[in-house]
Amino acid sequence: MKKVIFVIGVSGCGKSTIGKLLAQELDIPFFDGDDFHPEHNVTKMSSGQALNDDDRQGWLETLNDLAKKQLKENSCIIVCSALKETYRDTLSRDIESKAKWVHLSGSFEQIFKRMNSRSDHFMPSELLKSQFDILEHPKDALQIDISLTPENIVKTIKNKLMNTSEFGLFGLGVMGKSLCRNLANNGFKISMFNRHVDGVEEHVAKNFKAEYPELSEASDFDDIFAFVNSLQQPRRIMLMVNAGKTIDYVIEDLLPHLSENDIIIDGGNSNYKKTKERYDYLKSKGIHFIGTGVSGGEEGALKGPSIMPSGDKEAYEKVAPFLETISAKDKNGLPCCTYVGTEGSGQFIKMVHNGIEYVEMQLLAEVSTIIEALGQKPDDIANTLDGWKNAASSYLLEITTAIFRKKEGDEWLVKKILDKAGNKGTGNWTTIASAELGVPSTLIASALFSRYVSFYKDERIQLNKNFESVNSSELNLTTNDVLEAYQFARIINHYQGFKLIAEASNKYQWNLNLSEIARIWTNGCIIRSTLMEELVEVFKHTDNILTHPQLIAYVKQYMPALKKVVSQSILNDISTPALGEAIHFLIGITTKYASANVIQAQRDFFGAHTYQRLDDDSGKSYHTNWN
Ligand SMILES: NC(=O)C1=CN([C@@H]2O[C@H](COP(=O)(O)OP(=O)(O)OC[C@H]3O[C@@H](n4cnc5c(N)ncnc54)[C@H](OP(=O)(O)O)[C@@H]3O)[C@@H](O)[C@H]2O)C=CC1
Ligand SMILES: O=C(CO)[C@H](O)[C@H](O)COP(=O)(O)O
Repeated sequence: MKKVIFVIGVSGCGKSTIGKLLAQELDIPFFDGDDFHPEHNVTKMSSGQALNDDDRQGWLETLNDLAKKQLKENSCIIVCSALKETYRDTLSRDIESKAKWVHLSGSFEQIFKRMNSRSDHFMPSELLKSQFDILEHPKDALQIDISLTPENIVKTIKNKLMNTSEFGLFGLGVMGKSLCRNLANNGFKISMFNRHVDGVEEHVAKNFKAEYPELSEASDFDDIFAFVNSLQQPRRIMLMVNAGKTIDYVIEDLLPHLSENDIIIDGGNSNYKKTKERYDYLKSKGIHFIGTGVSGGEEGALKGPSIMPSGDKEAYEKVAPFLETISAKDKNGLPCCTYVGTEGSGQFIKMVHNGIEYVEMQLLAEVSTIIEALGQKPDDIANTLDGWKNAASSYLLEITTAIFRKKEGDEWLVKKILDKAGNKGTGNWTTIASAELGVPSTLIASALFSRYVSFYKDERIQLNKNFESVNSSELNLTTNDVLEAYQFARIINHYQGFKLIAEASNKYQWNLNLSEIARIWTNGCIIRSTLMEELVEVFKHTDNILTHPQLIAYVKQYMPALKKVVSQSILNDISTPALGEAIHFLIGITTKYASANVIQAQRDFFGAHTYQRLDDDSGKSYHTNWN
């Protein structure tokens, strides 16, 4: 990858000498920042006055422009004092991931002595003290001790900078492999690790590297020590391994080899509560931990996923250039990757993303079953779904259309697939989180339990004999009715999912930005859709989409169709739990006087749990002796 190596340090530390030698060794252009000072800066310094921030600003911007221009052609070396963090920010603006820092450090006495022996420089040595006064030690720079010989310094820099990787990927399964290729395609120098298991997992990283030309510059490992040592510090290591205990095992394997301030990123579907525990644990060891949702599946991870990182903002900034570069881009070209919030908030929203995903999938399964009952064959169903893409475009609609077209020989593949839906836990956790937070995510629970029902295949077959249906009703529906029912349920699904996020944000004080979350879900992820694009704007005005005029209009428009589709489906023994739950929920959430009075009376009857009265708004509790 092309890079700009900034050789930095106070005046007299040897930047120009080392920069030139390094440029010769690497055969790349060399630029001395001092040559780019405007006239008035040179005059000021020559007259013994120190430069202030205003004097430096234009000069730093000139060097930043130079770096960006050079990067279009080649790597280069720029030497410049860059004493403050803000100066380094200006120098590396828009090229953060390509800027590498080498800090030549020595003591005041050592450098003062050197400067006094120089006669050809316009910087009087008296100004050295002012430079030490403002020096903010760069945390991310390669620190080089200037007492080494210039040859040794150059050798060390070359070894540490050019032969090491910027980013490590641990776990070369489905997602890990795609992310590695994505990183490499974007010009990052990466190290890849997969464990070695005798006779089962051997040379995984090596074989993977050999398979793809874009990985020619990547380093492959099956030894953890060598993998960790191949990385530049602070190390950035992304884990793409199975969620659960595996993450803890891997952390323990890595820990002995890590140094303070290294960063571990967990990109798996980990439980957000475990992420918080791991964050605290690693913090106590001086290691940063970022929990991030990644969505897009195998293809998304390769071409650009949606990425949802959380943890320390400061640590995020250090991995942002990598994650934002490899992520999908929204319609305005912005990365579908944003700092979500503290703790495990990134993995919380990924979990809810999956909950919404479960419902979107379930709805498509239900509507295609209804369309099939209307007499359509799989390719007709595909055509019908294809016809919906203007009104209800989404990635899941697109792949479901393709699924209904797929044939194996003369037969439709979809009809040959066993009707038992699996799951890996995120729908389960979303339902648990909803229950814990007291949020009625009824569609997510319904989609989850539908998968569980599907799993009882043998019992379904057995019970079918006992309750064989006699279809007495004609399915009097149009495909447009089904489309409108589907659109209605999708709005309720998104209402419930974002409501859950909003409640968690309040409870855990995450201060999440719903519009920004919707934005990073407009591309790269599994639930990307035109509805999600609309929600980006909607959430700029309200956290509750059912209060937004446009969404209210949609719901009112589609409601008659949903009622018709659900009732006719039930009359025809077609199971539509998610569609049904959508209308139940809307009726429930818009009912002024619900049936909960009866529940309260029952609770008071058997358990003296008390109740409040409509004719007393003081909040007083009443108990009745019901017998
Ligand atoms: N697949 C998908 O569409 C998506 C998956 N995710 C999440 O990403 C994570 C990875 O998923 P995916 O790539 O599909 O999973 P895979 O099963 O394809 O890969 C799992 C990886 O973890 C490694 N691993 C397992 N156990 C250990 C262990 N004890 N020590 C070291 N390495 C281990 C495996 O190594 P080995 O090959 O040696 O077994 C393999 O490299 C999961 O959390 C998943 O939920 C997130 C979004 C989408
Ligand atoms: O995170 C994902 C997609 O966003 C993974 O594919 C996940 O495995 C999907 O969940 P499940 O396996 O439970 O259907």
